[in-house]
Amino acid sequence: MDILVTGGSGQVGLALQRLAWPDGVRLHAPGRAELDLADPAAIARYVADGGFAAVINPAAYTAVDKAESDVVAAFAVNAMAPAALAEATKALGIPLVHVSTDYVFDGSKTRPYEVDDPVRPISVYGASKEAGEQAVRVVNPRHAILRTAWVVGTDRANFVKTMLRLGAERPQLRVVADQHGSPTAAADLAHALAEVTLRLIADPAGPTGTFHAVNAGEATWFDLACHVFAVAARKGRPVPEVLPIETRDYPTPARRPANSRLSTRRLEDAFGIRLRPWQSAIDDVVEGLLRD
Ligand SMILES: NC(=O)C1=CN([C@@H]2O[C@H](COP(=O)(O)OP(=O)(O)OC[C@H]3O[C@@H](n4cnc5c(N)ncnc54)[C@H](OP(=O)(O)O)[C@@H]3O)[C@@H](O)[C@H]2O)C=CC1
Ligand SMILES: Cc1cn([C@H]2C[C@H](O)[C@@H](COP(=O)(O)OP(=O)(O)O[C@H]3O[C@@H](C)C(=O)[C@@H](O)[C@H]3O)O2)c(=O)[nH]c1=O
Ligand SMILES: [Mg+2]
Repeated sequence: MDILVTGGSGQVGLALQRLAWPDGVRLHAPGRAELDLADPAAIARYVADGGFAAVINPAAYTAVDKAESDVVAAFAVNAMAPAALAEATKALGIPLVHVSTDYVFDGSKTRPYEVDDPVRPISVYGASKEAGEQAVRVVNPRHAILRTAWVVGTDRANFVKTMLRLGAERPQLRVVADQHGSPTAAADLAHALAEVTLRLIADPAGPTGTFHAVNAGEATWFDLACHVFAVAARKGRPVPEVLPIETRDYPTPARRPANSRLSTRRLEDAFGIRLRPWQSAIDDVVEGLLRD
């Protein structure tokens, strides 16, 4: 059984390829040179000719600040590519498992967001991801959209790697303490994506729709940074002083939601999947990074 994974060089794409899949499952993870996701006709051909049982789409334009001034490119990968994948998978009657983001929400809610809460993106990245969700939802009924958040792992650029790098260079870091979210390890998300994909393939009458998939618990970026350095300190690494600051004291091109905590209730109810607390997941990520 062949499964197409887009974005195979990304955090989540790599984590998917490291999983132990059941015997008989073959992942295909074409790189940008083989499949350019900014080219919808290429996507249509690749899926039509591939003989896939399902498609998993973790590829995205993820540079949140850069997207503010690179709107067309962000929408090409985050909105048009999912639209093309939805059309191509629908034509074959196969499931599309798509990955989206907490940044579709505006952050004004004071409790964790449920799947059906209204979306209102406040950044270009968030808007482009929302458009991608809509295309998937309306085109291929055999879909699962997993919204995740604050994804970190041992690959690529991410907040944890940035903290460890800056922490080794500077005596003091200033980190925002008024944005609340759901830190998530790429490896844990990959497990959830794999389970959902196999279920959709095996059970055409099974659950479909939109779900939140994040590690349990909640944190601010400041909390996350403190946790990272607590692990680093246990491993005997030098750690900086970490100061909590407000968003207004860390200006960025893109606005970010003040609250984007995601409730995972629906994923648990539909698939029986619950990701472990983020602290344990981050311990594994930091220990992995400090081993390298
Ligand atoms: N990172 C995060 O904090 C969060 C991510 N998400 C979502 O999770 C998913 C996975 O994110 P993550 O793994 O971190 O992303 P990464 O930035 O690590 O990886 C993105 C992947 O998409 C590929 N890609 C981008 N543009 C193209 C293109 N034009 N053609 C082909 N491939 C392309 C990249 O390829 P290349 O190596 O060539 O650049 C890379 O493999 C995304 O849908 C993202 O929106 C949701 C919430 C949080
Ligand atoms: C480096 C740094 C960042 N920050 C702040 C800026 C920002 O508010 C927050 C996180 O910064 P980052 O740029 O790492 O994270 P950001 O790019 O906002 O991460 C987002 O990526 C996309 C793809 C998603 O879908 C989201 O779920 C989310 O993970 O930390 C500090 O306060 N101090 C610092 O030294
Ligand atoms: Mg970023």
